[in-house]
Amino acid sequence: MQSTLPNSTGLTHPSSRSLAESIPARIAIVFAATVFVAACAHVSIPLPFTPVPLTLQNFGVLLVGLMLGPVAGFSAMALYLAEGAIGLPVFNPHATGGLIQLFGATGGYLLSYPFVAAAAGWAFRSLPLKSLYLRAASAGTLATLLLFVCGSLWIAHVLHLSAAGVWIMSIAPFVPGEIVKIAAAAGLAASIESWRRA
Ligand SMILES: O=C(O)CCCC[C@@H]1SC[C@@H]2NC(=O)N[C@@H]21
Repeated sequence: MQSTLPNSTGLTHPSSRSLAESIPARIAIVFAATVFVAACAHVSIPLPFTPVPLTLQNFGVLLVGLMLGPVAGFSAMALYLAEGAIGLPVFNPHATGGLIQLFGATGGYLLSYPFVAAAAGWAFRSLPLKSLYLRAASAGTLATLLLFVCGSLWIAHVLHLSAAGVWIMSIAPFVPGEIVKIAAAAGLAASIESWRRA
């Protein structure tokens, strides 16, 4: 289906579009997105019964995907993982950082981020819903389902968890927060998009 949003950065006006589509501007936007997600990752609360923290990190991933679109969103999150892999302090600060964190118990969540951002951006531009907010919220929900499938399958494999263990350690504690994060990311993305169109 044809995209109903104008381009990969979502900008509508021709002058702002050409500015935002210059190569240096695209690189700056992608880099800024990694800084934003790193800042969100530092808002993390460790939980005593699971290695998976409560965090705003995935709110950042959703917003980046919704705002930048699938290509730039994927690129930004791939760069973010590369920054974390070389040891930059961009992941949640309560874990080891670097490759050990990237491929540790929470690696399924982290490694899914490029795909989660791409899914959010693609769905926001493609779902056949008139309301921008509903489209963004549905896109955020689909992307978050992908995030939890990847995160849960990974942790189940790494820690040899039963289905009940997976539910308790990697899904149930996070559901209420995810509803709030999706609603907030969708509200922001839809508001900014309608402001751009005005
Ligand atoms: O910092 C890490 O190593 C990854 C953290 C992943 C946290 C996941 S993302 C989805 C769910 N919601 C949360 O608040 N925490 C988990």
